[in-house]
Formats: sequence, C-alpha cells, structure tokens
Amino acid sequence: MVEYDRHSQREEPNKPALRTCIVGIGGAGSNVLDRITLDRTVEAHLVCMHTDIRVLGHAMAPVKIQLGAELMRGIGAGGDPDLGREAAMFSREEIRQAIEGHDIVFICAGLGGGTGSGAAPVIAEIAKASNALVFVTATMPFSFEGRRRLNQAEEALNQLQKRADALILFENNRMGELILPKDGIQKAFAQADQLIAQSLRAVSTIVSTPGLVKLGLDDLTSALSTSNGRCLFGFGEARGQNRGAEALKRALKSPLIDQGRLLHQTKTLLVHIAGGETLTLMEVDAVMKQLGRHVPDHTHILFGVAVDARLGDAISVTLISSLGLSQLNTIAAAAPPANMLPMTDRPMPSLADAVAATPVAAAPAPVAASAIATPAPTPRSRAPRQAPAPAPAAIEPQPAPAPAPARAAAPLTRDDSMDLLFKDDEIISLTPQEPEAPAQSVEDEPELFPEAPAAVSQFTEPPVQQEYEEEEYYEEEEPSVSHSSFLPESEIEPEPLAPEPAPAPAPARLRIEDFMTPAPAPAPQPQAVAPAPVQQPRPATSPLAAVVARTNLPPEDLAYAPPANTVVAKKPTNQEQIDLGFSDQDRGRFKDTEPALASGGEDLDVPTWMRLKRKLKR
Ligand SMILES: Nc1nc2c(ncn2[C@@H]2O[C@H](COP(=O)(O)OP(=O)(O)OP(=O)(O)O)[C@@H](O)[C@H]2O)c(=O)[nH]1
Repeated sequence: MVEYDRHSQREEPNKPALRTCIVGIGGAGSNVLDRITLDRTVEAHLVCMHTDIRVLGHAMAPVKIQLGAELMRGIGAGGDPDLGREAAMFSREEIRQAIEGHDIVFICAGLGGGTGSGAAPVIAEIAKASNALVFVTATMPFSFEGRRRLNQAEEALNQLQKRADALILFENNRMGELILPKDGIQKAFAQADQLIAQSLRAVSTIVSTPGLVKLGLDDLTSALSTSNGRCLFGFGEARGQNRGAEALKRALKSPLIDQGRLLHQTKTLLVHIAGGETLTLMEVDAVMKQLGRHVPDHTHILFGVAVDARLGDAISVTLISSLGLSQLNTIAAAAPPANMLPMTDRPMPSLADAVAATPVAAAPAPVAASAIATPAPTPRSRAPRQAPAPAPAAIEPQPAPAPAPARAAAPLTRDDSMDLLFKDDEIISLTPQEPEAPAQSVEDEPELFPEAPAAVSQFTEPPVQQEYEEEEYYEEEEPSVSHSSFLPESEIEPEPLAPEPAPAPAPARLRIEDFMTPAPAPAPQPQAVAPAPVQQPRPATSPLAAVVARTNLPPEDLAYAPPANTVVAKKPTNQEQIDLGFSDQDRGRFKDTEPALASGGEDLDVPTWMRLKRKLKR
C-alpha cells in the first residue's frame, strides 16, 4: 500500500494561481466588501467603486475608485441608475486598469439604487472585455423599499444577466429568514452581507484551492448553468464533535435553497467539503450519506474535497445548484412540507472512490497564500470525477446534464456578441455589425451639468488597519429559521414615489449619446425610445434567492462609447483622500432621495456601519 503524502505537491509548481478580483459597487457592494476585508478569508484584489466620496472614504477596501468624479462631484447617484451608469462610463479607464489581468472578477452590488444598478452592468462588460470570467452577486431590494426600486433592480438584473457568466441573486426579503423579526433591520443587512461574503469566499475557494478531489470552473458553471433559472446556494461551517453533520445542516438551512426543499428538483448539485488537516474520510463519507437523503437519485453530483489549513478545526460544506424558473414555480405552487425526502440510504460517492477515480488528485498541502497552485481555467473532462464506486450500491453514473459550454471554463474570448460600451481601440473592433438598439430611457432625461467631462480621480490606499471599537457584531449562533418573512408588508408604510432629484436647469448635460459611436446610427425613434424593461418573471409565491444567467450576450442596449481621451487617470495622491468628517445624522448620499424607512423609522439606505453607529479608529 502506498502511503498518501499529505504534503506532496502534485500540481505543477510553476502553474500560476488564478487571479481573482472582487469589486464592490455602491453602498451595498461596499458593505459586503467591508465584511470580506474584515474577515480576511478571501484572497483577492479588493476594489470598492462608488460615486459617493463619503462612503468611499470610509470603505475598508485597499483600492477605491470614485466613479464619475467630475460628473457626480462626489455625491451619490441619488437612486438614479442612469447617473450611476454615466458615472461608470466616465471612469471606465480606471475601472479597466483595476480589473484587467484577473482571471475571475466578482462583482457585488445592491440593485435598486443608482450607483449599483447603473454601474454594475458597465463594470461587468469591462470585465468581460478583459477576458475575465465574470461572476455577479447582487441583492434585490426588500419589498417595503417600494416599487420604483424594485423596477430599477429588475432592469439592472436584466442587463447583468446578459453580461455575467453566472449571477447569484440574493433577495433581501429572504434574508429576513436568517434572523428573528424582533432583531433590528441592521442585523438583517449584516446577515445578508455575511451570506454574500460567504458565497464569494466559497466560490473563490472552490476554483482556486487545490483539492483532494478537485472541482474546477467547468464544474461550477455546469452547476450554475440553466438558461433562465435561479442559483441555489447553501453554505455551512461548524466546529466540534459533529462538525460535518452540523455544517451540512447549516448549509441546508440556507434560505437560498428554501430549507433544502429546492434540492429535490435539482439535476446537478455541486458539493464542496473543506476542512483543516484534521478532516477525516469518515466525516466526508458521513456528510455525503446524509446529503443523499435530500437529493433525488438522478441528481448529478459534482463532488470536491479540499484540505485548507486556514480552516483550522472547522469543516465547511458548500452546496451550489440551479433550477429553471418553471421548476421553481411548480415547487412554489405545490410546496411540500419543509421536511426532506424520505431517507433512501442511497450511498453517495465516497471520498475514497472519488480519490481513486479522479486524475486530478491535487495535494492538500497546507495552504499558504503563495503556495496555492491553481489550474488554469481550462475545460476538463468531468467524467472521471463522477466517482463511479466499485460497490454496486454506489451512485449510478448519471447522464451528464447539459455540460457547461467549454467557453465558460476557458478564458473568455471577445466575441461579437459583446455589448460595446466604449470607444476604446481594443474594444471597438468587436462592435457587432447589426444596428444597436437605442440607449434606454436616458434621452429624455433632464440635463444636469453643463460642464464637459474632466478627469476622474482614483486613489489607492495601502490596506489600512482599521478596527471597530466594538467586538465582532455578527453572531455565531445558528439563526432561527422559523419565520418566513422579515417584516410583514402591512406593517410598513408604502414608500412614497418620491420625485427624482431635482434636475439643475443647466442646459448642456452630458448625455450617453455624446459618447456613442457615430455609426451605425439607428433611425431616430420618436418618443418610443424607452422600451419597457424586459422584466424577469418572478415566482408568484416564493421569492427565491438566486439567479443564474449564462452568458448570452445579444447586442443591444447600452451601446455607448465615450471618447477614449475624456478620462485621465490621476496618480494617487494623499490630497485626494478627502477628510469627510460627517456626522451620523447626515444622510450623505441619500440626502436627495426618499428615505426607505422601516417601521422603527430607521433609514435603510444608510450603510451598515453607519446604522450600527460604529466608529472607526485608525
Ligand atoms: N444586503 C444588503 N443590501 C443592502 C445594503 N445596503 C443597501 N442594500 C440594498 O441595496 C439597494 C441599493 O442601495 P445602495 O447600494 O446603498 O445604493 P447605491 O447602489 O449605492 O446607489 P445610490 O445610493 O443611489 O448611489 C438598497 O435598495 C437595498 O435593498 C446592505 O448593507 N446589505
């Protein structure tokens, strides 16, 4: 018998690690990025982008980009996605510089406001143009935030689906299930931020950490692939005696998989188990057997195990899958009790089987950041990882579900389906030949600023050691899941449809058309230029939590191209870091918008750290 050497380095030593970048956009994106920065669990280039200089000034990410500095003058987009989009276009060069050179770009934003909804699709497109694999995690607004925000969020979602390789959508309404109704709104946001941060961490770990049984980008995109569906995500981590069972229990309790109910219908399920050096075969076997009670026999299991020294004595279980909207609606209509499928005792692929079957048995070397040797995102055959157990009771080989297109795993190429936003030499050559649809809904906008575009600023700070004065405020204990909604809508005053921020009377506002490539000019369309946004059908009863959109980029809206010379990236200087010195009473970027109030009168739009009245000390 050959002894397995846990420390052997089987991966090619000189293989470059996947370079990962996480971009947080707007207030929500910035909050999630703060969470990730504090946790220090994801090894990635963290970039915060916002129009609002005050929020940006307090963000913890080491790299910050002020979007549309001259256009926005450091003020938030005030809930106007068109402003957010224009701001991103002005800053496209800095965005490109921050993103380029990365293999995977995660984009994180709260949809419904101005900056996140408007800028995220632009940034996704820049990321795609740099050949990165683009993952988007976004939140949908609480229902009590009002119809206007929801509409804006759906419009942004529609645009993001066309540009992202995979999109995981978190519905803030669902996040309420993570906490008790009596808990404050800030706790709901905090829990939501934590779950989103966990999903980013899980996905980046899966694709970048060498594993005993390796899962790759192709597995991930296969699990996420469905033409028009929603992603199911569950994550649990536990320590102690029954840590495997407990971690699985927590993963199954995720509201994003509807307490495990949605796994009944899934065709492909990605399961990733990670633990420290003490992870045992028995524990992995136990988790897989237990999971077998929750998924049907025909489910195609993509199974990965990794030993990651950073986890210490913890075990984490990640479940990722997807369901078509029709299936989701069926499930929602005929919802069985939350109990899982009856126990079938169907054996799941064991670790030993999987190890024996996998040709990619990467060494579970103690993970030091620099020691992670990760494979390039090339398409790999999934067949050997089906772990056909020699025992007759092992999982049946399943007919492979629609495999992930090779393109999803391979470095992305610029194809002619790419929407083209920018008049940039390297991008413009990809302009689709067919006539572009007119830019949406911006032509009739009031003009705000007469000035010509000027330089936008970017300032890059070294990581600042900032600490909250108080202790960790995310509670460790298992959240209650006994409440199906966070706040009944009836208890919330409907959000008045507040007027948009009053446009300044200045006559020469910069418009998207000013940046458009002159030809081919679509025929002018009188009045009918604002096509009704294509809205995602939403499940009637169960607002489930995640959406996957495989990239299928039809050339259409957002066809604008700012001149390449309008933006001059400034060298970072200390002077550009503005001392904001605002008080807790100041609504900052929200001052021109209607407050989104919870019943207690709290302003939901205020960032988490502000709502919690945390002070930062340097
Ligand atoms: N989960 C979560 N959602 C948030 C948080 N903050 C805001 N949101 C949601 O994200 C939506 C957009 O809010 P922001 O991100 O603050 O808005 P923005 O994109 O910065 O846009 P402007 O403020 O208009 O410039 C809100 O309607 C909320 O539903 C947060 O901390 N966590």
